[in-house]
Amino acid sequence: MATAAAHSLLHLPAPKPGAPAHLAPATLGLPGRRLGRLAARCSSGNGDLTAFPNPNGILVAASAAPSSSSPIDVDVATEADLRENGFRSTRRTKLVCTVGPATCGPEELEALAVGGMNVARVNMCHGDREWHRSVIRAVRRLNEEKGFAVAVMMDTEGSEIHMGDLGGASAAKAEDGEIWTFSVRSFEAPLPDRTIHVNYEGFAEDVRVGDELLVDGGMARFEVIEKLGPDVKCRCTDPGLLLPRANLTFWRDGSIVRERNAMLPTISSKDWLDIDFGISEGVDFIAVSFVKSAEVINHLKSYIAARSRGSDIAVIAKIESIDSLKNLEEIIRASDGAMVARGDMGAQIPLEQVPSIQQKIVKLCRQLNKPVIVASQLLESMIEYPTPTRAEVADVSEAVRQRADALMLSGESAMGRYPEKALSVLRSVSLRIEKWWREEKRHEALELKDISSSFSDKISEEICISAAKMANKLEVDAVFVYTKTGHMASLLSRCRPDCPIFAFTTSTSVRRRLNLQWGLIPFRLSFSDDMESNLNRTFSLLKARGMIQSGDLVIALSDMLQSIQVMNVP
Ligand SMILES: Nc1ncnc2c1ncn2[C@@H]1O[C@H](COP(=O)(O)OP(=O)(O)OP(=O)(O)O)[C@@H](O)[C@H]1O
Ligand SMILES: CC(=O)C(=O)O
Ligand SMILES: [K+]
Ligand SMILES: [Mg+2]
Repeated sequence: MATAAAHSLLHLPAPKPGAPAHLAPATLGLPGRRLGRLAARCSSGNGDLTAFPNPNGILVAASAAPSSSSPIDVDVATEADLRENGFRSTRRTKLVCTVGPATCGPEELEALAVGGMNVARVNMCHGDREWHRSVIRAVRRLNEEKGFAVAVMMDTEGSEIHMGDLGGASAAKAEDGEIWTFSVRSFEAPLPDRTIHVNYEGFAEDVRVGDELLVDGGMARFEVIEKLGPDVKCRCTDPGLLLPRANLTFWRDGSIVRERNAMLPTISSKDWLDIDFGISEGVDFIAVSFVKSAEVINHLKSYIAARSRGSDIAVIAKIESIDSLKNLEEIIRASDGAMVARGDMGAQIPLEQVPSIQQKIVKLCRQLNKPVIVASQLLESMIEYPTPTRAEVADVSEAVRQRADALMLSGESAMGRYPEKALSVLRSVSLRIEKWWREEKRHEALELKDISSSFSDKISEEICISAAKMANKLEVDAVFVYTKTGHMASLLSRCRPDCPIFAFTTSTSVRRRLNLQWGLIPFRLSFSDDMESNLNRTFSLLKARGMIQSGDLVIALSDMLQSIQVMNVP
C-alpha cells in the first residue's frame, strides 16, 4: 500500500510525448497491471504455503513435484522458447528481476517466470524477513509445481549511509529553499515535519557546514547550513522526491567525503543475520553490497562453506563503491560473479565514468570466467510508462552487445506499473541484438587469457575454446556439455559461441546457478561416465519433447572424460 501511494505521487497522467501507440506485440507481451491491493497480494502469512524447510534448511515441496518424476528437467519457459524460436535463436542473455510490492504475489511471480525471469532478486534493504521468506518460498513453489527453474538472489543491505523509513510515509517531496533536518536521533513515527533520520551514527560529526548532501546520487540535493548536536540543518538546493531508505552521500569541494564512514563494515551485523536467513532458506546467490576488498568475499565464502555443508551458494560482488574500483581484479577473482551496480556507483563517481567502467568490468569478468550482471536504471522510465525511452533501449542494447551475462530490473519490477512489459522489453532487445551480432558475424577479437591453475583444468579450458571455435565454423545447432560441477559449462559460456549450450548436470542447485550465465540452457539429468549411453538417452528424451530433431548437428563435451565429439542427432 505504501508503494501504491508513492506511485500516485510519481504518476503523471499525460502520455509521454512522442511515445508510440504500440510496440510490436512480441515486444510488449502481457499487459501491465496496475498497482492495487499490493499488501493483500504480498501477504507474508504462511497459511498458503505448501513448501517448508527440511532440517538442512533446504526448501522441499509438500506436494509431488513434476520435477521429481521427470527423467530430464528444463525450465518450462526456456523449453517454450526453444520450441518456438528453434534453438539457434533462443535468448542468450539472462534476466534478473527484483521482486517488490508490485510482483510478490504468486500470479505476478508466475507472469515474470513465464516472461523469462531467470533469477529473482530480493533486496534486504527493503521489507522484513517474513516478507522475504514468503517471496523466496513462493519462487521455490513455482519451480516445484510449475516446472520453472528460477534461481533466488539475496542482496545485502550493506552499511553505507542512508535515510530511514520516513516514518511509514511512502515518499516526501523536498522543495527548493526548504530547510530540512537530517538527524541521527531515532524518532517515533510519524516523524516531525521535514525531518529525516540518518542511519549512520557518525553523520553529524563527519559533515561540515557548506557540504553538499546528495540523495540517491542527485535525485535531490541539499546544502548543510548548521549543525546542532545530533541534528544537521540543510537547505534544499535541487528539489526532488525523497524515497524511504534512499542512499546519502556528502560532498566537499567536489569530492565525496570519505571520513570514518569509509570504515563502515561491508557486512553489518544485520547483514550477517540476513545471510544466516538466506542460507537457511537455501538461496542460490548472495550479492554483497558495497564490497571494498577481496577479503570480505573470502570471509563470507568460508562462512557459507562452514554453515551450509554441501550447498553451494554463489557470492556475487556488487561493484558500486569507489573502493571496489581500486581493488577490482582481486575482488572479482575472489567472487563467483559480479554486478555492475550503476545506481550507487553513479552516486560515488562522476556519471560520465560509469559507461567505461561498466565495459571494463564486463570484459574483466569474461576474462576471469565470472558471470556479470549489468544493473540499475536500464528501463527506469518504465516504472511509470508502458514503453521505454529510445535511450534506454540503446543502453540495454549496449549491455547485450558487450555480452554481459545478465541484465537486471530494479524498481521497474519491484514497484513499477509495468513489470511484465519491462521484462519483455529486455527479452526482445536481447534477442534482437544477439541475432544482429550473429548475422553480422561479429566474432569479436577478445583474446581469452589462460585462467586455469591445474593441468587438468587447462585441458578443459582448451577443449571448450576449441569446441566453441568448431561450433561457429561448422555452424552446429548446439553444444551439449555433461558437467557435474558446472565448471565446463561456464568455460564454454565464456567463449560466447554462436549456438546455445545445453548444460546437463545432476544437481538442481548447480542447474539453478547456471541460470545466470550467458547462453547456457541448464538441464537436470542423471548420467553416467558412458558418453554413448548419455547421448542416446539425451537424444531420445529431447526428441520426445520436441526440443531437438533428427539431423541436428551437435558437439558434445564431458568433464568426466574431457572428451569432445561431433555428431548428427540420429
Ligand atoms: N521488498 C521491497 N519492499 C518495498 N519496496 C521495494 C522492495 N524492493 C525494492 N523496492 C523498491 O524498489 C526500488 C528499487 O529497488 P532496488 O532493489 O534497486 O533498491 P535500491 O533502494 O535502489 O537499492 P540497491 O542499491 O540495493 O539496489 C527501491 O528503492 C524501493 O522503493
Ligand atoms: C543494484 C544496486 O545496488 C545499485 O545499482 O546501486
Ligand atoms: K542492497
Ligand atoms: Mg546499490
